[in-house]
Amino acid sequence: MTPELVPTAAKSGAGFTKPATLARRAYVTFLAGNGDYVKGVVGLAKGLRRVKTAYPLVVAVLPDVPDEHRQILESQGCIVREIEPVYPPENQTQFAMAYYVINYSKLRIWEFVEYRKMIYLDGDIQVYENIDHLFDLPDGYFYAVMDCFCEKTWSHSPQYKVGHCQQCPDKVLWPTEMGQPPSLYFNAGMFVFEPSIGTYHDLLKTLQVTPPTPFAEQDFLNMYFNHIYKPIPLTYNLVLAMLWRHPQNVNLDQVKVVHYCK
Ligand SMILES: O=c1ccn([C@@H]2O[C@H](COP(=O)(O)OP(=O)(O)O)[C@@H](O)[C@H]2O)c(=O)[nH]1
Ligand SMILES: OC[C@H]1O[C@H](O[C@@H]2[C@@H](O)[C@H](O)[C@@H](O)[C@H](O)[C@@H]2O)[C@H](O)[C@@H](O)[C@H]1O
Repeated sequence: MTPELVPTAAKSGAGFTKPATLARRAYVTFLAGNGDYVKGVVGLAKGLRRVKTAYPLVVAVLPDVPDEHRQILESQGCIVREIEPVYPPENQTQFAMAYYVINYSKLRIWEFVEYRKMIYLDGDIQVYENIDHLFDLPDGYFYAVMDCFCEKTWSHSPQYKVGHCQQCPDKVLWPTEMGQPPSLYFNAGMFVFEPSIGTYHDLLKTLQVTPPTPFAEQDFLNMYFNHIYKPIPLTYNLVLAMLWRHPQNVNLDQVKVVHYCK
């Protein structure tokens, strides 16, 4: 089943996108620790500037990001916003990667209500073509690219065990004896969303009663936004593994965003 892809965004108003200053739009990324991820965020800032985006890049930093790194980001024109960590409820869950636990802190970006619409990008993402038009997508939905279940990081999942992947759903059909096939599932390294205090508080409240799962906040966001999730083409978040897992789905000439997942 090929999911309905979001039609090209119609320009707002009389066919013109509102001037950037009036549109309260921004890109946002997340940075934790004093390691090398800051280099990824600098690269992201440079890439957005190179493609002449009309909007700023906000960097949500945990308290452990050193001042020196914050100054580097500000020198790159980034808006640095300190956030407090968000932790899931105590649980014995084995995350697919132990450090995923800090990725729940991404949820703080729903509190950035000075912006009406934001595009979240992981720090290990590079933007090669302008994607500002994604801000014109219709409000009220959560837009992101579908993920792939074929990497070993998914070995805990029933999809991996039966060899079913949403990127090629007809290759290995979901076994009927396993009930309904899983909902479409997005990669949380890139998404278009609308900050909202109500949603922010409900996300945190819901998190405290939701047992953590291997893909941490990515699983949680998929569960929470399942009812308004709209897939967008993988040109907006090409997870590298797609090149060797599903090359038939990749048209490199059209790729605008590359996600250098480990
Ligand atoms: O120690 C860390 C781990 C993660 N991140 C941020 O969280 C994002 C998601 O983590 P990661 O890229 O490792 O996830 P992947 O997409 O590779 O699974 C990164 O891109 C960074 O923006 C960070 O700043 N410091
Ligand atoms: O905390 C969970 C993370 O889950 C996602 O990364 C995964 C996912 O892409 C898998 O499909 C890959 O197999 C895996 O390598 C990769 O790490 C997001 O990119 C990241 O931002 C973050 O949400």
